[in-house]
Amino acid sequence: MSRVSIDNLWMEYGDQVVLERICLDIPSGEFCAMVGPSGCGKTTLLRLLLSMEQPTRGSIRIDGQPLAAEPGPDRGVVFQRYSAYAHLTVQENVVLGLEFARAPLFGKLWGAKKRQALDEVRHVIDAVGLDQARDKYPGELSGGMQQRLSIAQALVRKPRILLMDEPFGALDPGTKAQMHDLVRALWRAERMTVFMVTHDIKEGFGLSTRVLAFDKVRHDPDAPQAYGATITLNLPLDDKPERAEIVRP
Ligand SMILES: Nc1ncnc2c1ncn2[C@@H]1O[C@H](COP(=O)(O)OP(=O)(O)OP(=O)(O)O)[C@@H](O)[C@H]1O
Repeated sequence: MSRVSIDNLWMEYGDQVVLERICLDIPSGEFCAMVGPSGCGKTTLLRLLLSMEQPTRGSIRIDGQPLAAEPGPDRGVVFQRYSAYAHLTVQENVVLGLEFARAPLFGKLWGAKKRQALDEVRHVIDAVGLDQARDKYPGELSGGMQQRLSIAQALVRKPRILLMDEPFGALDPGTKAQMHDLVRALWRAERMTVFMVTHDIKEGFGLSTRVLAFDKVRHDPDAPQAYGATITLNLPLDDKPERAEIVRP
């Protein structure tokens, strides 16, 4: 279970209000697409959900519990830019995620624990379709394969919540379509709650169960930083569009 509840969240950097009055209640297992103009704070909200930053005001809860202050294995992340070590193979890169989680002091597992980790890693590498490439280095992979590796790195720790920041933005249309199928299948199999930032509206509507649109509803021409973006549309795609919650200025 991983219900995400956000209560009156604000995020400010100095005198710049980036996000204001964010209220959300996302049932466990939803796939949320986050859309909105550049700079309106979508990545900032992902960083808050990861505990990479703390909100200025308001709270985030998962299943009723306040979010842990530090990033944890319950939340995985996939960025647009790949985050693999160039000198490690696909398998070694994925193992590393488990080693850091399970042996935080030395970052290394041995014996039975290492064998168990390798089993889990093999399973994830197969699931993302990189079984033929497990001994290759990131530099030897295509863009789509590198993105599969990023997804494997996030999934190996079995996150309850998967956060993705424009994960397919750099991929060609064919590879993108393949990655959409893969992510939908993994989401269904793992029953994660997913938040995905995208600039591609078609992708957002095609993949998700809910679209969240961000924008500013208040403007001060003399002080453009005074107001932040909020959620202007919270649209569950199973429901009819006219039932969407629309915030007006
Ligand atoms: N660490 C930081 N310190 C100061 N300002 C920041 C910081 N991080 C983000 N910002 C500002 O917050 C605003 C929102 O940035 P954010 O990256 O969340 O937007 P975004 O909606 O994800 O944009 P894009 O769609 O272009 O990726 C921007 O004005 C940015 O400059």
